[in-house]
Amino acid sequence: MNNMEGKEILKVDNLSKSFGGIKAVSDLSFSVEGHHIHAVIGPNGAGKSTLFNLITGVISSDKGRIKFLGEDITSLRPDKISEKGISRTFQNIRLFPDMTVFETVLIGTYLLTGGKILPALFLSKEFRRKEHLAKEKVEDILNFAGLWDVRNEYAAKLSYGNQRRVEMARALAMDPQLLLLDEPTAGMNPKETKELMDLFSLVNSQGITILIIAHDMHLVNTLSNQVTVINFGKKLVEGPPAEIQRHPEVLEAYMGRAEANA
Ligand SMILES: Nc1ncnc2c1ncn2[C@@H]1O[C@H](COP(=O)(O)OP(=O)(O)OP(=O)(O)O)[C@@H](O)[C@H]1O
Repeated sequence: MNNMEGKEILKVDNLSKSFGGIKAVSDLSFSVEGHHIHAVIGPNGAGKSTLFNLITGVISSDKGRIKFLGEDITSLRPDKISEKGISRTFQNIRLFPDMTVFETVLIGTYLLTGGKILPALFLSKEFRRKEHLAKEKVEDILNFAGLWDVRNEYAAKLSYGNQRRVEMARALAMDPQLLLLDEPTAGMNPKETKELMDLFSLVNSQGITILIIAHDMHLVNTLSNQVTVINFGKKLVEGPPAEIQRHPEVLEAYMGRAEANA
């Protein structure tokens, strides 16, 4: 358990990113508090995934700063950012077709084993020790994520809900302090959604801060401490879920004019 409770873990300052003439993220600023589940919501095309790509270093910003644990990570490479303690899952599940669940999660631990292939050739004592630790860690994570029984199955052949678990387990294997989840329950049935929500709570109870993009307002209301609403790449409003829901601009932009007028 880390000691980030009540402290600012992530700070996004005046972040901007355009694609051609489209301002995907525009002068966006917000902070995420440690141990929180912080939701980012907004209509399709609002800039949510672009924001995640900027935070994880997949794309570089045009302007602005991102600080993680007080350190400027704005221009770091994605692997350096994950080493610092930020892991993510993707909107579209990305799993290797020929890997078992165990192997997929083991990949996530490459940081623990130093990420080097070469020592494996020499099978040094140190490498074997790290590999043993990594495998033990994977076993713990698989149990934690409810994936132990399917550990030897091909990850990409599992049910949609279990594939999401594998993605999350792989992200957890990288020892994140901040976990970014991009629409993790999209396309799930109510049972899978509920089970995943329970898993998010469990992960969060271990002291891991979660930044989550979600469309499901039940999930947002049930899980999140804080919500940032974005539209056209800009912050529209921010606050606890009960507060933002009453905001007329949110009703208008996010839930549609009909509900705003209801
Ligand atoms: N690589 C890209 N090249 C060009 N335009 C892009 C690119 N990535 C995103 N955009 C555009 O930037 C805007 C924001 O897209 P983004 O995917 O971040 O929105 P979003 O809020 O995640 O949407 P959704 O809820 O549909 O996933 C959109 O207009 C999108 O078309």
